[in-house]
Amino acid sequence: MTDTEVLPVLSETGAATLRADAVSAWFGDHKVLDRVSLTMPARQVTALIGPSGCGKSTFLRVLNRMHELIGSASLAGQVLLDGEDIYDRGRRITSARRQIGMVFQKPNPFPAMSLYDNVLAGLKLGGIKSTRAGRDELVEECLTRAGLWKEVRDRLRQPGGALSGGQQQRLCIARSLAVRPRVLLMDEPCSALDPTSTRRIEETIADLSSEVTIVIVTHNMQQAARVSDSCAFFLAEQGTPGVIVEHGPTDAMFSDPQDPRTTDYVNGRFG
Ligand SMILES: Nc1ncnc2c1ncn2[C@@H]1O[C@H](COP(=O)(O)OP(=O)(O)OP(=O)(O)O)[C@@H](O)[C@H]1O
Repeated sequence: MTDTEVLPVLSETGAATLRADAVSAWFGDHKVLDRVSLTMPARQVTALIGPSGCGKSTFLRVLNRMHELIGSASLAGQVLLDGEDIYDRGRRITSARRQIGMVFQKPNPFPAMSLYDNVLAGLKLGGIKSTRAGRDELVEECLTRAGLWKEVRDRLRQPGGALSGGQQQRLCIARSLAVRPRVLLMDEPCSALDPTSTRRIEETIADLSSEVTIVIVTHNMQQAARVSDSCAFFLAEQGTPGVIVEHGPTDAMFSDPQDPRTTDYVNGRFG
């Protein structure tokens, strides 16, 4: 980067409530979600749980307009960010993706790019000029919030690919934070990591949750219980599209589920 660069204009910041209202999704004529409604409150962690293939990742992609990148994909329903429809015709797709960030299952930093530039990689959306000092500050802030600063502060010019898997995932979280998202979507962010790195990411999630709304897909019930405030249990039975069977506070979902299918799933009896 040169000395004066462009940082994005940030008109709206701060954690926002995300609400899905009667969301259905298709790939071609295969319907994979049927009228799914869910409120994901600001400054809370919502976990999406359920067996493989029930539509959790598809639902996550609908929440930040990534679903429409797939050629055969279509959808119905609304997604509201603090009450505003992210699919409204007047809204830019880049605005939704900036405000609603995504961290993927497999850490995907730019391997040859420095750690410093990796953090700033999402900032090319245009906006206000920044100085070198402003960028330094942002890099430090985002790496600190992602729980990685102390480990990498002396080697910011090393390539992203030189980090361990868990560090790479925290670098990806730092990169997501740099554009100041209001919601962070995480699709099984620990499934490629060892238990120690997993714990570290879980601590990061706990630290971030006071500032940004988090929605996490996880297959790990202990993890859902540890990190989330509320849970939604998805299920697609016998070739039917995925629905939410039950949702509510995580404690209640695990200790006193209302639906016998939830009881079976959270106790590991299927899926
Ligand atoms: N790009 C795609 N094209 C066609 N069908 C797809 C595509 N992605 C997902 N599907 C189908 O949509 C359904 C839901 O898949 P999805 O990945 O959302 O489920 P999931 O609950 O996240 O599964 P997992 O836990 O295994 O990741 C499945 O039947 C899947 O085969």
